Amino acid sequence: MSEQSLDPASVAESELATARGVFRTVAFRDPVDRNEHLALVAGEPAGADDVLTRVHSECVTGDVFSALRCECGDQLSSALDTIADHGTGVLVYLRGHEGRGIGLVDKARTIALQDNSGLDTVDSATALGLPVDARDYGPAARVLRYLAVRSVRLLTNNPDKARALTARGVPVRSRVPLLAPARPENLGYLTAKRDRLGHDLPHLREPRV
Ligand SMILES: Nc1nc2c(ncn2[C@@H]2O[C@H](COP(=O)(O)OP(=O)(O)OP(=O)(O)O)[C@@H](O)[C@H]2O)c(=O)[nH]1
Ligand SMILES: [Zn+2]
Repeated sequence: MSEQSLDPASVAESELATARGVFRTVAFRDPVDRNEHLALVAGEPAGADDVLTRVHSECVTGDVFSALRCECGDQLSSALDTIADHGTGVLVYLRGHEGRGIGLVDKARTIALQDNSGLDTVDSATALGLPVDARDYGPAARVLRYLAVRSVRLLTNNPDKARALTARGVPVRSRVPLLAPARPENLGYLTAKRDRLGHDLPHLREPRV
């Protein structure tokens, strides 16, 4: 459980007009990891169950620069479309999650190793003595509690993420697939996530290894 609450002095709310409409934004400094994170809120999820929610791990290369080797940018955009279309929901953008928690520099090291040696996303981290997934979902749980969200429908293909959020005290009532198109550039990454990390990616045509 993550009983700690956000400190109201470390939270600032405003409105953000976007191409998808106006979201309420909640910027907050997390009391535990000390990173500054951002939640985008559509509609009024306070007191609601089954709130459509995306907990998105920062990927500067994919989210900002449209890298094709992972599907983060596509997922971010499709999650925002889905939430905006639905009218109520939350997207929590977690900084400090870059590279599944190892940071940008070490992520770049793992990618260089993947490109040079053929190791996949799991073995490249292990070969460098890095954790495969060091993410903590406490900040997401704290902001969802701050928003008085009672339970969520989580947009993710990663069953471990749903379990980790539940372990942090946010009931995940269901998992909603967030399938990005498979492309030649991201096929290796998607396949490794399916075969090594247990992601549910039924749209991949290639057989399991
Ligand atoms: N260490 C490492 N991190 C990567 C690599 N490619 C992408 N990432 C990071 O992976 C994180 C996203 O995690 P993923 O495993 O792709 O997906 P997920 O968030 O667990 O699952 P979804 O909710 O379905 O998106 C982002 O923070 C990316 O920066 C890589 O090759 N190595
Ligand atoms: Zn990415």
